[in-house]
Amino acid sequence: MTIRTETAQTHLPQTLEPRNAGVPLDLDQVAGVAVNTSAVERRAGTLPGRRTVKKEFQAAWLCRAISCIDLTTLSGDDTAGRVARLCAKARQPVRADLLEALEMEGLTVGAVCVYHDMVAPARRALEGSGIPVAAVSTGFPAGLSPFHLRLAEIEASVAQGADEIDIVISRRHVLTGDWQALYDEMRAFRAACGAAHVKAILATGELGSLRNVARASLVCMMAGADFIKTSTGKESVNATLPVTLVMLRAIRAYHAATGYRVGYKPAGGISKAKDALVYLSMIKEELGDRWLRPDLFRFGASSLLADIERQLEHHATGRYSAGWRHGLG
Ligand SMILES: O=C[C@H](O)COP(=O)(O)O
Repeated sequence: MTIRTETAQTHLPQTLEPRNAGVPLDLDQVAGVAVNTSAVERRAGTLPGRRTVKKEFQAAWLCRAISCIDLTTLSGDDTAGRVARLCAKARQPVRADLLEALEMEGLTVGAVCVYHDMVAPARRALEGSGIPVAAVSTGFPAGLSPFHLRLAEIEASVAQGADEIDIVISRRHVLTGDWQALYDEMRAFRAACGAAHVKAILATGELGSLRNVARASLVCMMAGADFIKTSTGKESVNATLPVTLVMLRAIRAYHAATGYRVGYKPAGGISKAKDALVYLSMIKEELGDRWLRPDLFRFGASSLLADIERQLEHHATGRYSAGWRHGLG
């Protein structure tokens, strides 16, 4: 089966955009951020029913989604063995015969995402693959450990070979409107990361309002975050479409103002191929094709890959489920 689309090329270079150097904090600009919540929710509500992804291109889009997954395990019972198996899956995310049928050889995920203690086993298991290791550091998921320990954890993860660090912000800085404190914290994390790229996890489900999400996004980008990420996956509300719209528009505005492209990572609870396609459509519509690559877009997900693999099997064998015909075809 041949995938007829220019988006079929999915084995993309894993190098990230040049780092976001950040800009001075402008408190007036932060205070001026406004979000029309009902308009955002209305627009988000229309997204799942849109037809941006045509049926004949779905397999290529699903492979693109795979290339953008931060394949994640963040469990208390993680072991080196589990991480090694995850890394084997990262190297070859889809069965070889299926990839051959879809003409998608060479496909890998975007990165593997683990706790600090699992960085070294992940590094070993991914040797020679070019797949980056991302570490959740800074007292993930609450980010409430002593500040010097959070910085030390970043430095330790980088020393163990992490290419990317997913930091968690202090939600209290947002909830109390202390933008200077959030900026200073993010700048310190940025500096501790050294050459590693840094993703700022906002934990949007705990920020109280979409306006706070927009302001926190802006402040973290000003302080030099390379990516902004919705959630740890451990909050009671994780990635949502309204939050995504707000964060994508903040990225667009920051790019227009500074020329820096900041990446986006929705994370937590994204486990269906259909949902992944909605996110990709949104990125395409709000930011354009340049953001549809792993250097500027990632899914933080532990179980999405399994569903995408199932759907690719349907494509390869020509069997489509009713769910796929309905609404997406
Ligand atoms: O950053 C990634 C998330 O923790 C993964 O969440 P998930 O297990 O709901 O896919």
